[in-house]
Amino acid sequence: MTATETPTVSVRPARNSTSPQLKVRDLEAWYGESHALHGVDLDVYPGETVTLLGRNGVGKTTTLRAIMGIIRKRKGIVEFEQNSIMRVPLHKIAHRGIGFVPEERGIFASLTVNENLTLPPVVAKGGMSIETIYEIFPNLLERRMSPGTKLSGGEQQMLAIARILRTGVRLILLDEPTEGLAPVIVERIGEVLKVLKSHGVSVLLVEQNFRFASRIADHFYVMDHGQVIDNFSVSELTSRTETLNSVLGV
Ligand SMILES: Nc1ncnc2c1ncn2[C@@H]1O[C@H](COP(=O)(O)OP(=O)(O)OP(=O)(O)O)[C@@H](O)[C@H]1O
Repeated sequence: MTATETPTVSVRPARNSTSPQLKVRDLEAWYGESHALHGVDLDVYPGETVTLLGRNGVGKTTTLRAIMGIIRKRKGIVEFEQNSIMRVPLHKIAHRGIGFVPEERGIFASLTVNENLTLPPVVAKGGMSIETIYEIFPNLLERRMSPGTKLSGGEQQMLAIARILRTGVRLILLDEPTEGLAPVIVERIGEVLKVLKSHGVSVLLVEQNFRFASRIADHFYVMDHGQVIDNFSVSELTSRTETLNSVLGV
């Protein structure tokens, strides 16, 4: 290395050096009598961005919903920071430090951006201030008095992520944040996820947009038929291209 070259510093969290922040083992879930998850195993390490990949209907959203306890008919192991959350009621999950941004985003149409932002209670220490959030999302600052109905899809997605950051969560489960968004907005969501990473927030992401996911994720899990069938780090991505092509059709 010459004097002008700077060494590359990896910000990727080391998987072996710490305990997983989220540990999921043999997670099964049902919609009524319909068995949707057949034993999902995955880990999210502190500060990681982890992406769940898979074709439509393989159980990615169901995995997030089962981790949160939105789906009550479930069994297996779900531990967050070494404590089981299987018996924690849904309304208490945020207090443990986990936030969920569903695909439908859940923005209150009649409330302004600022009201939407301040509505969820702060439930854990370390939440971002409104000022910091507006620094990260300057577009939301500009639109702070606009009602939810007037926001574009991209603005709604950013608001949905932003309001969770205020609550102090340390892990965000994010369901298809780029769906239906223009490429320039997708790019912006990617930047936001990098900012979250720099703040130490871990993300478990469900994403159909493989190119987007490949730029931001540290680790990948591939699902099929309600199970994880493969997992690999971003450094192994190139060598997995063939498998991914056949499983995902990317
Ligand atoms: N509310 C529901 N009631 C009954 N079955 C459901 C429900 N939601 C999903 N399913 C079924 O559970 C299975 C897994 O669906 P899930 O939405 O988790 O898949 P996914 O991988 O997230 O795909 P997609 O990208 O299409 O959402 C599918 O067979 C789906 O039809």
